[in-house]
Amino acid sequence: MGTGYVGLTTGICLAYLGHEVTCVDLSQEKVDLLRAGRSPIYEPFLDELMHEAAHNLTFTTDYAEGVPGAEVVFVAVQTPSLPDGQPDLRFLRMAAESIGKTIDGEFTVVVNKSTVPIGSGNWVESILRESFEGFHSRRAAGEFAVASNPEFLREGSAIHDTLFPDRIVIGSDNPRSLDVLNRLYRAVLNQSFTAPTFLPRPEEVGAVPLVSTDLASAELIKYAANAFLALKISYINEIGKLANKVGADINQVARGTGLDARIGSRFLQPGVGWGGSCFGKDTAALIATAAEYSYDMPIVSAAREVNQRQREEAVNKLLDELRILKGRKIGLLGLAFKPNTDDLRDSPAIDIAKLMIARGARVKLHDPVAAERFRAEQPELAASLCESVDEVFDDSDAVVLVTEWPQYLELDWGKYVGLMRTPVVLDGRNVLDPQRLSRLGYTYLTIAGRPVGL
Ligand SMILES: NC(=O)c1ccc[n+]([C@@H]2O[C@H](COP(=O)([O-])OP(=O)(O)OC[C@H]3O[C@@H](n4cnc5c(N)ncnc54)[C@H](O)[C@@H]3O)[C@@H](O)[C@H]2O)c1
Ligand SMILES: O=c1ccn([C@@H]2O[C@H](COP(=O)(O)OP(=O)(O)O[C@H]3O[C@H](CO)[C@@H](O)[C@H](O)[C@H]3O)[C@@H](O)[C@H]2O)c(=O)[nH]1
Repeated sequence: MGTGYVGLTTGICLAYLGHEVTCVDLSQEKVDLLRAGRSPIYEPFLDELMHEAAHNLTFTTDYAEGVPGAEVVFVAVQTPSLPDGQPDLRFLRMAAESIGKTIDGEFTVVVNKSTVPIGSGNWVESILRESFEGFHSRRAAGEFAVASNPEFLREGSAIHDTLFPDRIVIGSDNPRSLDVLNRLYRAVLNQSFTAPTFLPRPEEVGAVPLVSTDLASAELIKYAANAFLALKISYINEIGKLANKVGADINQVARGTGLDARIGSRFLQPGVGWGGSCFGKDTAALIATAAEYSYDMPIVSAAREVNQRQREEAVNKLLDELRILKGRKIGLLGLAFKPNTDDLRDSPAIDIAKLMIARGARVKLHDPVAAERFRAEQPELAASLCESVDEVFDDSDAVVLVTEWPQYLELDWGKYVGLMRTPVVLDGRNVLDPQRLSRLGYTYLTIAGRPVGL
């Protein structure tokens, strides 16, 4: 239920592994696209895998086509933040009600794949029961059980992460549902499937650990993991600020720190900070859940504050360099919250563009993939979109690299320096070569830590 980043990826991967899958979404537009063999989202390899698994896939808006007879029903609907930080569970409630009405006969495991607050499994179970009993006019007697199977995929590498996960977590208080899900995931757990030709199995992937637990623990694992990743990034960004002050090179500091196996080198890339549909929403939800128990989480709160400061820092860096932003033309390279996705949810680029505009600057925006979606989702900024990278640089006072798309890293930077009014580049992801850009005549600025010697 739900054919977004998670539901569609899960459905397509399970179909590829040989299961018969019906993907249900309320959006007729999405279902029409999918029936025509086109993915509504940009995600590497999704189209290819969808075509390979087409014989096992059906797309519909009708729960009655997807639920009756299904052994497993996954719920992968969105759970966006409400203003108080709690996740909006409207979509989950709606899905549970529809499932309750359409479940019939055989034992069905209803699995929460959406990221949902602790206790949601029990809540969903009660909605299913009410809905089933109201619709069928009889008591539910073992027709279904609820499980939690949190998702850890990253956008941009969603298929890879689903077929070759670090672990699978299954939470359930019902042994039968654990058995069903164990069978469903057997090929992934044993890595006994033939990997797609376009996405070979990485050498280091062995058997995948299964964490089998109770419902509440599985739900908390998802939030604990996301909050930890978010705070790891905020931590390196905080260290980056200090590196800036003391004249240290944050890239070397991150490398030298991360090579300690207890720390790990991933998620220590400094820059404008994290965005996307998960870290902001899930850290807010964790804090909101804790508050329900009169408990505060200062570490998680601080990670959020530091992250917001990074976005403001992008503007402050340019203000320091250009002195005045009013009337300046500032180009932004990248709108998606990270490369290899068209997802714009909580993208740092949008905040940074708005902060620049609030200071009187004119922004020029570009993204190789997310521009169309941006036009639809941010109509008030659509006029600032540029067709080409040339336009972003042309007559600009500064250009900010916000999303490290490979296309931007491979630009012929020498070609653009002469196009700019003042050749200032702010490397928002610490991924450009400062020496090379300086040699080409740019004034090179970084968000976190000024490379030593510049
Ligand atoms: N995006 C990620 O990288 C990611 C990774 C792990 C977990 N999650 C979690 O997974 C959940 C889904 O995230 P997403 O990014 O895939 O969301 P999304 O917004 O991309 O997709 C949700 C889909 O559900 C559909 N939908 C809404 N209500 C429905 C209903 N009642 N019945 C059927 N379809 C319905 C929507 O039309 C939409 O297509 C969220 O809880 C999110 O936190 C997301
Ligand atoms: O060292 C790093 C790593 C990431 N980021 C930023 O952090 C954000 C999130 O990146 P990433 O985690 O790769 O993407 P998501 O698709 O948001 O995936 C996260 O959120 C998902 C939704 O819950 C989880 O399933 C994943 O495990 C978790 O990594 C992006 O803006 C990145 O630019 C950094 O700034 N520095």
